[in-house]
Amino acid sequence: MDMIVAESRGALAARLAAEVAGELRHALDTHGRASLAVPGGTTPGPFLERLGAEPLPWERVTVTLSDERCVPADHPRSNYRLVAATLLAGPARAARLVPLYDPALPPEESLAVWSAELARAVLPLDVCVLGMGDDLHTASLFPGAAGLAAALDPAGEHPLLPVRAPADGERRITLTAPCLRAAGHVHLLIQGTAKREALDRALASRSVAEAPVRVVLDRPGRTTVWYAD
Ligand SMILES: O=C(O)[C@H](O)[C@@H](O)[C@H](O)[C@H](O)COP(=O)(O)O
Repeated sequence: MDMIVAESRGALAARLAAEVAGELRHALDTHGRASLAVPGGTTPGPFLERLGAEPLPWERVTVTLSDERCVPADHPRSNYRLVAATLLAGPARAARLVPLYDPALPPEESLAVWSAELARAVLPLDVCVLGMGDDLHTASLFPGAAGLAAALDPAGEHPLLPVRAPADGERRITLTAPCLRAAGHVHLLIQGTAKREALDRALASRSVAEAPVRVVLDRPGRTTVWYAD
C-alpha cells in the first residue's frame, strides 16, 4: 500500500483526479474501454467534479458505484444521484453510469439484474476509488453488518450483495471483497485526522471482519491511500 499526503483537500481532489484519469487513459489505450467504481458519502464530491472535467473519450468509459443505499435514484441519500450530479455533470456525461439498485424491482431481482450487468459490461474494474469510515468500513462493508461475512468471503462468487448498515439498519447493496480486490488500481480517499487514526487502526488490526477496509490494503503497488488533513 502506497500513501500520498496532499497539502490541502483541494490539492488532494485535483491530484487524485489526474491520477485516475491517467489510469483510465491507459485502460482505454490497452483494451479500448475502461471501467471505474466510485464511492458515495461526503468526501468525494470535489474529486468527482475534477475527474468529470478531464478530457477523456468518456463514451468508452463505464462508471459504477462502490455501493448504494436502497433508495430511489432521486433520493438525497442516493449515491447514483451524487455521481450523476458531480462526475457526470460535465464532459463525463458521455460515460455510462451503471446503478447497483432498481427500486422498481423486487430486491432479489434488482440484485440479479445488476450483478449480471456488472459481470457483462463492467468487471473487472480498471480503477476503484473508495472511501472509508471511522469504523473501518469501505464501500458498505461495515463491521457487524448483517451480510458482512458473505460479502467478505474471498471465495465468494457474487459481485454484489445486500447488507444492512449496523448503525441504522439502512438497506444497502455493496461490491463484495473479491470484486474490490480484483480491481486494477484501488485508491482510498480519506480526509481528516480521525480517518488517519482509523487507517492506523486498520493497518494494526488482524481481523478483516473488524477492519473490512483491509480487503484492499494489502496490495503492494495496486492500492494507494490519498490523504489530506
Ligand atoms: O455510500 C457510502 O456512504 C460510501 O460509499 C461509503 O463507503 C463512504 O465512502 C464512507 O462511508 C465514507 O463516507 P464520508 O466520505 O461521508 O466520510
